[in-house]
Amino acid sequence: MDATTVSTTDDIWSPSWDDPFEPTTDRDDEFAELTDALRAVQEAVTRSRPTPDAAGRTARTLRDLAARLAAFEVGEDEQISGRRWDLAGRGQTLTPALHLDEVTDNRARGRVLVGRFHSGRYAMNGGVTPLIFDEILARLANSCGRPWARTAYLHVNYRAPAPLDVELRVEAEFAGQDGRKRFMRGAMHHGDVLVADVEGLWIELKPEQTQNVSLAVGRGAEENS
Ligand SMILES: CCCCCCCCCCCCCCCC(=O)SCCNC(=O)CCNC(=O)[C@H](O)C(C)(C)COP(=O)(O)OP(=O)(O)OC[C@H]1O[C@@H](n2cnc3c(N)ncnc32)[C@H](O)[C@@H]1OP(=O)(O)O
Repeated sequence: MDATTVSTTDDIWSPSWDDPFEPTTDRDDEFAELTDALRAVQEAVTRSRPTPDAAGRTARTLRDLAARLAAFEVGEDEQISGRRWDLAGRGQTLTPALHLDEVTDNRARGRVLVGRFHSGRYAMNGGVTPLIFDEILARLANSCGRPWARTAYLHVNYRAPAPLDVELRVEAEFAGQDGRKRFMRGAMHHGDVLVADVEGLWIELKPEQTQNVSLAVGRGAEENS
């Protein structure tokens, strides 16, 4: 397939910023497959010890794939990656794929499994824990038509090493609001073991803070005025 055979990506997947929070589903379309394949490559590269020849051939193949996708490049507001709210992982591969099982106005519950790509050493990398918390807390903070808000801080407590290749439970809670400040809480468990917990602050954006953020147009700025 080349660039001329596809009209626009929006015709196919219609990503929008309407509501960044809905339970994820096990969708199985081509973009979901593409993201899953990329995750598989990240994991395989991390786990491997290829010969120089195999590494070189693989690198050429990956560069060739990047060049082919460059034919479909669009601006950030048009891209699909990161905006597929229906998919675990939103169609991006920076943050581990978070499956959201239950979502209410002020609570969310999900599951995540982390492989060696996100490993520190035989346990989840300490920088990945905030990524997962930011993912679930930010989506809850910005759901249900609430005006857009950005993370001001995330205070993470690491209570126990987070094991790899097993399912971890993640919970988020909307703890309260004070003016533009939204207070969020979260926790991560492996079985009965508390792996980490977090307190986060989100600040509702003022209209002038949304000027270069086209996703906020029509929601935060208007409701906030
Ligand atoms: C565009 C929207 C994106 C939405 C996304 C979609 C959702 C789907 C998510 C998918 C998952 C990935 C989501 C990634 C989401 C990010 O990662 S956002 C990126 C990371 N965050 C940032 O880049 C924010 C950078 N910081 C800023 O832009 C500004 O500092 C802020 C946060 C907007 C606040 O600035 P400000 O509006 O000038 O705040 P200001 O008026 O000084 O303070 C307001 C109040 O907050 C308090 N405050 C402010 N900062 C702090 C702080 N750090 N500590 C304590 N108190 C503070 C002030 O003391 C003040 O309190 P009061 O006096 O009212 O009691």
